[in-house]
Amino acid sequence: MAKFVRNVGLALSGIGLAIRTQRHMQIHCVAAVIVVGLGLFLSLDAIRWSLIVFAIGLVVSAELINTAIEQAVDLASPERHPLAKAAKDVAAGAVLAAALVAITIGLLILGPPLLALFS
Ligand SMILES: Nc1ncnc2c1ncn2[C@@H]1O[C@H](COP(=O)(O)OP(=O)(O)OP(=O)(O)O)[C@@H](O)[C@H]1O
Repeated sequence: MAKFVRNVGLALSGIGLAIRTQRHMQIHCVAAVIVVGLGLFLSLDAIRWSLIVFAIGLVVSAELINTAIEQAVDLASPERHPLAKAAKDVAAGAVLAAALVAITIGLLILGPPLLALFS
């Protein structure tokens, strides 16, 4: 049990490190706060909240994995190397794919009620 608590603490400190040091992670967090605020404002139902939470988790997880890959690549290959480039570019592609899914979910869920509100 003590080991589990310690591992959760280490994982949380990893998330904190990524938030403190990665500009893209900070942008994702600001976007998540805005989306959650809009969701509260619009009183979304449980199914829509589930999709929003899934989208936020997907993007944050992808960014965390991308950050881990970037750090590992910088450690393993400080010099330029085609495989280092491939690893970083593919990892960045995962974040882009996750972000596109999240934007689509956000537009589908928040778009219609916001349009109705302001039209
Ligand atoms: N060791 C390397 N060898 C070859 N290409 C690299 C290497 N490091 C980075 N690159 C290329 O430069 C791009 C930017 O890498 P960088 O490490 O600056 O990450 P980043 O996308 O700017 O992320 P961050 O802003 O979080 O540091 C990579 O996507 C890759 O194409």
